[in-house]
Amino acid sequence: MNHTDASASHTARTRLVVRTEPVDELAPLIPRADPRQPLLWMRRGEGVVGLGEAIRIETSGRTRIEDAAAAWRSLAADADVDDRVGLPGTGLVAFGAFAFADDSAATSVLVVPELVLGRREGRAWVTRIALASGDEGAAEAAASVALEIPEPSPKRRVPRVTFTPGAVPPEAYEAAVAEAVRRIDAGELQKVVLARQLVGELHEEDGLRAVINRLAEDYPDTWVFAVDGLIGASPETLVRVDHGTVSSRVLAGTTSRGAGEASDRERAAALASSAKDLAEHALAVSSAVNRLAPHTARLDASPEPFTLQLPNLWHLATDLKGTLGDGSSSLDLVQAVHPTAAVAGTPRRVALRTLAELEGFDRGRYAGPVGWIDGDGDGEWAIALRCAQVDADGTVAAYAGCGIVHDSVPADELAESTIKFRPIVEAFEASPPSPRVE
Ligand SMILES: C=C(O[C@@H]1C=C(C(=O)O)C=C[C@H]1O)C(=O)O
Repeated sequence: MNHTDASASHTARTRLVVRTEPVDELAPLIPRADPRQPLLWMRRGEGVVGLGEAIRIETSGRTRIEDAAAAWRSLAADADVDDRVGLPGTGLVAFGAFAFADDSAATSVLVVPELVLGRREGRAWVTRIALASGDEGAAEAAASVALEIPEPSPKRRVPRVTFTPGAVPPEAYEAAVAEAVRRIDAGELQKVVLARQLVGELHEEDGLRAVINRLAEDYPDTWVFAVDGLIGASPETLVRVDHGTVSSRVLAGTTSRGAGEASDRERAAALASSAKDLAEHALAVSSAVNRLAPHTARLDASPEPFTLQLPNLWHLATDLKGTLGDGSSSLDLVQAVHPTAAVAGTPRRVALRTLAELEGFDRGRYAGPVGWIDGDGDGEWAIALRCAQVDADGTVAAYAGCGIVHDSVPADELAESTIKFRPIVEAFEASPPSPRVE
């Protein structure tokens, strides 16, 4: 594995050789992922899986995103790319996951795999990426990628993880929400997002693929991701850039699904007319719009928030769509928008201080940007929600949070966070009597 700090300059000799070719078919993608260190980005059966590691860029601290963006720009500028497919995700790509907070102990990473398997718009491809050393020729370097396209692996059971409250037990979470409401009522801030953590132990280190498969089966309309131990299924698109178009999906405002069809529809209608949720949502939309506006030539928001249905809940959603105005890469835009009011609060600085004081743990990469970037800077980034970080020692930490505004009720927010934990908690649970298999 090759490893670089963004601060350590790439020598002129760090040159990636990238070859993308079409192949007949790669479905299903997930069973071809690395079971121990899966690298994956998928939605509705399409996306990219990475195998091996050609190079990784690690950053930390306040400038973690801009340092990664700069390192990526120079690495991409020097790359020798032959892309015979030309779709989003072909050619040079890196998978990335960034810490939420400036002072997090978690590192932020961009990982360039040696082999990328992709599917999009009914087409499939393979990309081989090699780090050319010294004056080695491109052909020699490309030929040095020894990884073969893996066959889909046999089915496995989902490894069972039992979660328990981590640093913040439910009562402490409710107390933190009550304190946040007090500070909001005192005029210190308008909104703060407070999260909880659940922890567990994973004993089968090669079982993550089955967990990811379960997330993708149960939540097909979300971004299912696995990057450096961070796995999850996020419904929230932080930013996408594709040939000069920019898009984003802002979510804020949540209610559970109803038991029957009529009650489900009623819940969605109540959410769409709830003053509390609409106010919370408006703060998230205006923060995203204000942060993207300087980088876009045009930016339109869907006129009214719409209700987005997921298997476990309803969200209020607004889609933003526009055109890039200044040649920013997708990571430059991630830097501009992170952290949005959907996961931090308003005003941002006070909200960040408040959540750091009240939450009681380091968020790590939860609520941080997760996604991929290509050699032209295009890419797809989600907010890492409905997710867990699986560490090398088998520790699994899952996270879920809620936007707190002046009329938030602690018990309701606790219940909402429990619903938001469902995707990740259930993905680690075999469902008797016939355990889910990959
Ligand atoms: C913070 C989370 O979700 C965010 C908070 C929401 C809310 O408070 O209504 C809705 C969607 C997300 O933007 C989470 O899932 O952990």
